[in-house]
Amino acid sequence: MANQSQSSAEMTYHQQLNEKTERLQSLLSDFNAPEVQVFESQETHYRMRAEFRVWHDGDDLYHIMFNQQTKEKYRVDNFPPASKTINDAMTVLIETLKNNPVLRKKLFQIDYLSGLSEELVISLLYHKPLDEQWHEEAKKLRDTLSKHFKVSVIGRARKQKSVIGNDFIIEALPVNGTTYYFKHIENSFTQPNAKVNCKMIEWAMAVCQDNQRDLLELYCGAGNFSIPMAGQFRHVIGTEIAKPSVAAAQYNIECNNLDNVKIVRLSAEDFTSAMRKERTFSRLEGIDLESYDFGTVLVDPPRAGLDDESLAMIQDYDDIIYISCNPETLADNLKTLTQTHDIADAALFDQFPFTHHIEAGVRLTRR
Ligand SMILES: C[S@@+](CC[C@H](N)C(=O)[O-])C[C@H]1O[C@@H](n2cnc3c(N)ncnc32)[C@H](O)[C@@H]1O
Repeated sequence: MANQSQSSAEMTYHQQLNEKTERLQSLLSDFNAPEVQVFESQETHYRMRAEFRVWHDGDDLYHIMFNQQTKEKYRVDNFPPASKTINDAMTVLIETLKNNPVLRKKLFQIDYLSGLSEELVISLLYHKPLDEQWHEEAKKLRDTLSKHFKVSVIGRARKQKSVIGNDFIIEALPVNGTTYYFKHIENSFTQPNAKVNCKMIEWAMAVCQDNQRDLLELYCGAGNFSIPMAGQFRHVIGTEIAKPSVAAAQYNIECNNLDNVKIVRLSAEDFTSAMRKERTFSRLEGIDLESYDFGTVLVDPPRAGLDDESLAMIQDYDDIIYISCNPETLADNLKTLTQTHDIADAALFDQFPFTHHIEAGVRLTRR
């Protein structure tokens, strides 16, 4: 019986993955793309983050989620998509909170951030100000949880953020046999599916040959690609708009002992106008863009894809690696990029199993 239900779950996963692959292949077929390479996810424990609402039911207290179709709430005692660390913490946390009137009062949401490193940040969200008594109890909670996990606790309320420990985890990602360390900050963007993320970085490394030229990365976050890829290039410049991600990227550069990577806090649009010498930026002081010999550009934009100027700018480079979480905007951008470049490689990374969301990668080479 157990086997039967396991194999039908597997079929469902693979059926959906096949459907996604066909959808992506068909979108890319307009651009003469080669066969899409597919990188599967695990079927459980693949998500490094999870957020739950909290339900107060008399003396009882539990995590809840909402059915997306019916909008009805349902109780969640364990959550197989989330990492084992999160699942283990859910049980211990709820038992502790249930019996603590100070910590449970007006608690409405619990967010978990974990990593393959098994570090954990738990954020407790409240509809009340957090006072001294709350702090005392939250410290004791962290002490209790610390017997099981390397954990920090964050309290959030209107205009308040109280950190007991750190507001980040240090993630350890194995990529091509080397472990890279990343600061992942609570409430900042990080790839949700760590193991598929490693496959995605390995794919990007495999499709760009080692070379003595330089890499430009737009939308680089905390250096998820730049840092492991630095060994393949002479110099790397990454740009990113979010301040906490840029600060994390600086930490990650040091932590991984790299001396050929620079991350600059600029929007893709502003960096594009700096490259075109239309504007100068104090944040680029000390960086002589003319001294770089960018042969490859990697972009990983948000769902909206690339703006027209950045799109035109990246066409100046021989190799373009485009990572996308929205195949529709990818296809739209490819209408422009394929006027000058051909698609040499295409891939689907199943970051979001059991959903219709597709994460895609395309490498283009100049004709
Ligand atoms: C899909 S995430 C990718 C981040 C990174 N490549 C990674 O793998 O973790 C997109 C990133 O683009 C950043 N971003 C959004 N709009 C931007 C803009 N106009 N210019 C530069 N970065 C931007 C976001 O803060 C986010 O970190």
